[in-house]
Amino acid sequence: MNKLIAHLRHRLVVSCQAYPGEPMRTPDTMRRVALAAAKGGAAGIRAQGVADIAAIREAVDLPLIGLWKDGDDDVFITPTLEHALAVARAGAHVVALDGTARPRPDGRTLGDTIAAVHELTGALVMADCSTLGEGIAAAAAGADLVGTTLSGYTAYTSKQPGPDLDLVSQLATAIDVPVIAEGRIHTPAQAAQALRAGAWAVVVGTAITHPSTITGWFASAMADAR
Ligand SMILES: CC(=O)N[C@H](C=O)[C@@H](O)[C@H](O)[C@H](O)COP(=O)(O)O
Repeated sequence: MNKLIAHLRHRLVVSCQAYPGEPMRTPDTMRRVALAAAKGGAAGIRAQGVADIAAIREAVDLPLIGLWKDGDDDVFITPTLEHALAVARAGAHVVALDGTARPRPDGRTLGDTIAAVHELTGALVMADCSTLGEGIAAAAAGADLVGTTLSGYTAYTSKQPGPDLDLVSQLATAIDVPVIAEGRIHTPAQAAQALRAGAWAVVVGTAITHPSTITGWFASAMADAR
């Protein structure tokens, strides 16, 4: 088995992302957030955008899953091969990309894209999926990791308040490729449940690295109690 994948087994990956227009959206801030996550015991980092990826790769000695969110179309996570190559060149060990069956802006298939990333960069590929069928197809297309990242974020899946642990367990039973639980994991107990559901590793973003959202959780709970 690949050493990086073995390293991530049953461990926590922290997603360090800020969104357009937000106060923390600078590569130096995300670098510092990633360093803080590493100090807390993260086994890997997930980061968005070539500048953040490059800054984090230089500062943090952990496996780095990179992506590039671009566009308002359905397929926005590392939508084309060009995006994927840029993410790998910026220093990501793993390129996370849209793993659905929806048409990609460059007209390539998922399988072609994965093969080209492997051939041209040597990086691993994480396919961000939203359904069991997509995960099975992504594994067959050569993905090294399959994530539940997009469950609740495609037009044909519904967004539960918590993580989609049913999808984690269905995928873990159906495919040999390691399954990464990602999306709306907001508590340590949910992260542990994801492992029990069969996840190889767990990605947590918002609940660790997005202070505006976390502040909102507290503020609205207090508003309800007033
Ligand atoms: C759907 C989509 O665009 N997900 C993105 C993928 O990188 C990020 O916005 C999420 O923060 C990440 O998946 C981690 O999830 P959560 O922040 O819920 O722990």
